[in-house]
Amino acid sequence: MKLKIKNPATGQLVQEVPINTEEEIQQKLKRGHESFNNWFKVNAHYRSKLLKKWSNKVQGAKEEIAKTITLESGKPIQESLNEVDYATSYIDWYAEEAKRIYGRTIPANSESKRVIVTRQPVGLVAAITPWNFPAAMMTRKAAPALAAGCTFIIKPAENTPLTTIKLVQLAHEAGIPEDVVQYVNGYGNEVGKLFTASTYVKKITFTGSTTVGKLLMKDSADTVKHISLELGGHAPLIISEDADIDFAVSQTIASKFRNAGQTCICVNRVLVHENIVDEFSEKLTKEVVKLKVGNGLEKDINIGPIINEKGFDKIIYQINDAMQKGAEVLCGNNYNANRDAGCFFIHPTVLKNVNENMAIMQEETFGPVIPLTTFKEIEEAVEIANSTPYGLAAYFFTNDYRTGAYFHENLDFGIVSWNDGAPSAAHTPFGGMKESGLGREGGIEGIESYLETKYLSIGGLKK
Ligand SMILES: NC(=O)c1ccc[n+]([C@@H]2O[C@H](COP(=O)([O-])OP(=O)(O)OC[C@H]3O[C@@H](n4cnc5c(N)ncnc54)[C@H](O)[C@@H]3O)[C@@H](O)[C@H]2O)c1
Ligand SMILES: O=CCCC(=O)O
Repeated sequence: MKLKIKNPATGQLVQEVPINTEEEIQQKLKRGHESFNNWFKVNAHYRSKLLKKWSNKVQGAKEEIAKTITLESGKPIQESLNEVDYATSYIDWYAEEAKRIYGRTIPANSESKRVIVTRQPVGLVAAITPWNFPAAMMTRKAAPALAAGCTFIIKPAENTPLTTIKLVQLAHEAGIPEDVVQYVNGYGNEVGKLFTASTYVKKITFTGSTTVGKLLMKDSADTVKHISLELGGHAPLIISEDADIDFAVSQTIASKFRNAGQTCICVNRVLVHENIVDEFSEKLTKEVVKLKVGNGLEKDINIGPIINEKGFDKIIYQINDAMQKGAEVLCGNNYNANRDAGCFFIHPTVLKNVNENMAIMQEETFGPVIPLTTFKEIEEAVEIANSTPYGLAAYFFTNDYRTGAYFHENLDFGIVSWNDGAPSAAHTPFGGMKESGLGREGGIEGIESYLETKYLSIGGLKK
């Protein structure tokens, strides 16, 4: 059995990839578990060197990897090149953090005792990643795991395994042992069950939908695994009356149309102060109509295809639902779909007069649509922003420090971005509150969940 990897922009077959049998997966899990005892004893400076070598190899193959990302995920080639840099920034960051896994001493409550706290890697980590950032979601998990001394096995999304296969191959070429970093290919529900049931796996790390994240959490309970979840979002972007409108327009576009809106922290709803909504929507629409839609391998394309039919149908449903309930289309709402070939393009769409009864204000869109709604008071904006089960990213634009402080403190989101449409970076803690996830990836926090705390109590010492 094979996975057929198709280019979502053309429907053409890119490559076939064998699906691993259950037996093969169990063997790999066993090898990952057994190699842990050697890998975690390798000194941190050496692990760091291997990670740096891996990063250099990935950068050396940057063009090839970027092309693979575009071929399997559809994202415009410039975005894929950026993703390779973003992916290596996580390896570079954790190559440094490997050397900074510190313990501590605690003053004992007896003269004959000493108390020492050390950190140790959790063991074999199993990762499941999505199709929208096939390189960065892999390295954001693999790099801290390997830096901490864990061994690592990954199942990439069924439609984008090629990038992962290449990254793992480069890790081996860099000198990271074959059993220390491995991949398997197969269907999410089947491999997920093997990962969660395995007693070799000590931690599950997942990026994807909230539905699957909840399932993995339930299935991990029987063996009480560590778990990190980066799940769905429904990011609000709030524009205050005093904001710099031109800047807010450019940042809204930067956030919303990254990967054709198929990014978990993409703006999903824009809340504009009622006194500036006409000026903002006019300026926004003028810029949005300039964006070019097409095959990401072609020059100057800004918006690639929607990943699949399911994603496409959901976006179209949300646009139609909003229009039926009174939304006005300022631009877009046209699309090309070739269902036989499996190619789906949606032109960037701006909707005005959107309200909270519309599906687009409640459900994640994962597509190039901007719904605009208005508010009068900042308290009302916060109430609307916090009104979904999601809590991944929120954006606001204001030049008033009091308004900024209010938004920062009251928005229930793991990432709060003030006058900034692009907050993601390897040195920062990325992750969500509420049903958007558990744990953080990136920054000093990103290695924590790959480590156990061990406390040593030494007694009977000379007073
Ligand atoms: N928070 C983040 O960083 C982040 C990043 C990317 C995507 N996402 C979210 O993911 C969604 C879209 O991505 P998607 O369609 O790839 O999501 P998905 O959850 O269906 O798939 C993600 C991964 O999970 C696997 N999977 C599917 N069913 C599974 C199961 N029953 N058990 C175990 N694994 C399973 C898939 O094979 C894939 O590898 C959006 O909701 C988006 O917000 C979140
Ligand atoms: O969509 C998931 C990840 C996006 C990001 O890291 O900015």
